[in-house]
Amino acid sequence: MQAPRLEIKNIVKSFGGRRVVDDVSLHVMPGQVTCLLGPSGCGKSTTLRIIAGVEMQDTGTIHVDGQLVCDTIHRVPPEGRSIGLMFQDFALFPHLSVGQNVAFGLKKGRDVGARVQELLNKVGMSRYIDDYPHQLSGGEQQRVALARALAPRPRIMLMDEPFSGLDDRLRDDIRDETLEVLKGEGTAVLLVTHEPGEAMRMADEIALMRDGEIVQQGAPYNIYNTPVDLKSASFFSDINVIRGEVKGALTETPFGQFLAPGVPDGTAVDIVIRPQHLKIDFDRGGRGPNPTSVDGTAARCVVERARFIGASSLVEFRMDHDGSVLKATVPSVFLPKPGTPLWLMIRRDRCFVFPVG
Ligand SMILES: Nc1ncnc2c1ncn2[C@@H]1O[C@H](COP(=O)(O)OP(=O)(O)OP(=O)(O)O)[C@@H](O)[C@H]1O
Repeated sequence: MQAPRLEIKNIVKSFGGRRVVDDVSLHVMPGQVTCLLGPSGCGKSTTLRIIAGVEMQDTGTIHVDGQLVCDTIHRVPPEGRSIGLMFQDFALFPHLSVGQNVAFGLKKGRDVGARVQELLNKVGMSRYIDDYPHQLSGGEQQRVALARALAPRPRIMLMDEPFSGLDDRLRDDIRDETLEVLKGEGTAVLLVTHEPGEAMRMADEIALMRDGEIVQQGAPYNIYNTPVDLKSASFFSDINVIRGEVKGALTETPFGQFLAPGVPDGTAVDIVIRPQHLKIDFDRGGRGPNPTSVDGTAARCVVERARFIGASSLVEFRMDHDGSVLKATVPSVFLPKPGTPLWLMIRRDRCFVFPVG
């Protein structure tokens, strides 16, 4: 079996007695993009700096293509690790032209010109080869920075929020282009971001980080659809939470019964559902739809507020049974008036049940 391009095992790093990176392990295969995703301050950048070799871990190992690069005794210096870096503020050299910037990390030789041309072609910047960074837009500078980072053919590319300086539309384009170039080069990419949307767009695999630990790791689809806990679910979208208590492995709620296998009697649980997965039905003279095994029992509510937000509308409902407010996103053609009575159902295949605490 092929060795991972990058493998870190049990990395620990403390600052002032606080574990900022707490037993982090992950691997990235060649041509794969892994996103280290988590809120600000959770330890993502420190992990990246340790891999790059500019910070030293307290314990743990780093291997590249099966070879030990760093443990607590051996330490290959940053420049010997075949790692490319791209950071948001990793500026181009202002006094060098585009071509000279891309050539900067290459050993002098006959093929330098060809490699610079090849990369500038790939990022669509070859006609700017003699321009200087100040003559380029932010997006163009980012493309050149990518070409420069890739020029020495690094085996691994570490990227720390590389697109956050760009405006929204441009960012989407540059992300997609960058991904194509990186895949084409077969580089293993570890990308740090605090934006779930960016991670889901870019990653083959997401490592979700919180308080220094990786709490869940997997393909974007799996992380989004099978979160390990309430915090992981809420990191990706707004959520609705319905509190219940377990009795006989079931939780009784106004939306019907929910399975809570293996959860002891008396345990409080949160039933979690994303706003796009609530099912809405019309009021039929004070009655709602009949219960089904997939949708459970409908609970009555009235529309509190409905807002048009483009491709969808965001509707807030006040529940009759306890006055709580639940949120649903619906196709934007559906914009009910405040005060309209409706019925809500919770799809069993779309909700998560987590013990509280
Ligand atoms: N050299 C240092 N000395 C002391 N504390 C540090 C040092 N570097 C990082 N920290 C602390 O470690 C924690 C994690 O920082 P880190 O930059 O790794 O987080 P992050 O997840 O990348 O956050 P952000 O996205 O905001 O950069 C923070 O609380 C930070 O203040």
